[in-house]
Amino acid sequence: MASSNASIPIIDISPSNPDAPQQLLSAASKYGFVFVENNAATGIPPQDIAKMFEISKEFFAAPVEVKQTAAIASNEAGKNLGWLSRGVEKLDPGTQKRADVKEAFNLAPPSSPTNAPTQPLPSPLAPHAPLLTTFQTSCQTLCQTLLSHLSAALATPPDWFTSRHDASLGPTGSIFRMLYYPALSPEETQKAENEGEELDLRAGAHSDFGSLTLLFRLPGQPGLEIRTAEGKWEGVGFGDSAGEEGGLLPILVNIGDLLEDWTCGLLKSTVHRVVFPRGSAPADRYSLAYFCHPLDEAALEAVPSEDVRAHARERGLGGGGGRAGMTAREHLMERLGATYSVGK
Ligand SMILES: O=C(O)CCC(=O)C(=O)O
Ligand SMILES: [Fe+2]
Repeated sequence: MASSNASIPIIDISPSNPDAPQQLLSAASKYGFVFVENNAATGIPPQDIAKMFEISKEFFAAPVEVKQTAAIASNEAGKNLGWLSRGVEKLDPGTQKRADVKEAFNLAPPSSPTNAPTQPLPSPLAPHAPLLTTFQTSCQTLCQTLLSHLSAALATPPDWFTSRHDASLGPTGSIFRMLYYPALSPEETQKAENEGEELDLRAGAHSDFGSLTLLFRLPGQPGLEIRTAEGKWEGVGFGDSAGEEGGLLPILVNIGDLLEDWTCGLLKSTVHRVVFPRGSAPADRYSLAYFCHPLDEAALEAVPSEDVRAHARERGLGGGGGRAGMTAREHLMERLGATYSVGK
């Protein structure tokens, strides 16, 4: 098993690696982040990932008026779906003075693996509806595979996690996001400096709200950092060296707050952020994120696992998880409310 610069392990989830569940659990408990080797077992063809990045670039390059037709604040798109212009989101509302320097497009899960997206798409995305559906469906399937592995490693009933993430049973908070972090122009940088602002953050420090996140990045577009157990910021590695070209990066998977809660902190929802790379020429950055959430009505309760119980005992917890008594949807609404400056 190899590892990245920040020591995040890379795991092969293909059937030829029977240790995958244990390796996944160990990385999720230690780092909260793990790379998954991008082979056929992920079910996400490399050409689909490449095409998704092309589509994303094309969309974000479109004129504002076009993107505005699907803006998050517009009534047609609904509150958390559609285009988010720069300046709307602050992932670290407690400490960030300036909003994240990014744009995003939020896409709701399709109602079935063969159906078109359930929200209106702006003109650059509309022709790609079939791929958008396929891509989201394969992301959800990969998340279910990873959740089965975690169940196996934690010795819970085998479908404990997957049944709570089965989108055919009801609405979930899952969301797919295309992210664009524009390079700042020299004028913008100068203006910020004149005003005494620190220009280091593209996305504020945060942990993810859901169960699991799949993150697709492009080589040579560094900036994603995790806060280590020692409180240091470290690059995730793989694709972090500017100038690195070609090749397919492993898929980065991270644990979100709900899995941390469900496991009484055994799995870690690690704080991370995106910074402007230091010492390199200004450049745009793109990423694709699939945030896997449970069914809205799933209760936040402790996972029935001896490992989780032992961990809770060690930490003097009652075994209910920090948000016991809440549903997944109540938790999500609380977090979204703190993050967005729209719709309030
Ligand atoms: O763009 C990235 O690399 C990370 C984005 C992220 O952490 C998020 O949107 O939650
Ligand atoms: Fe994140």
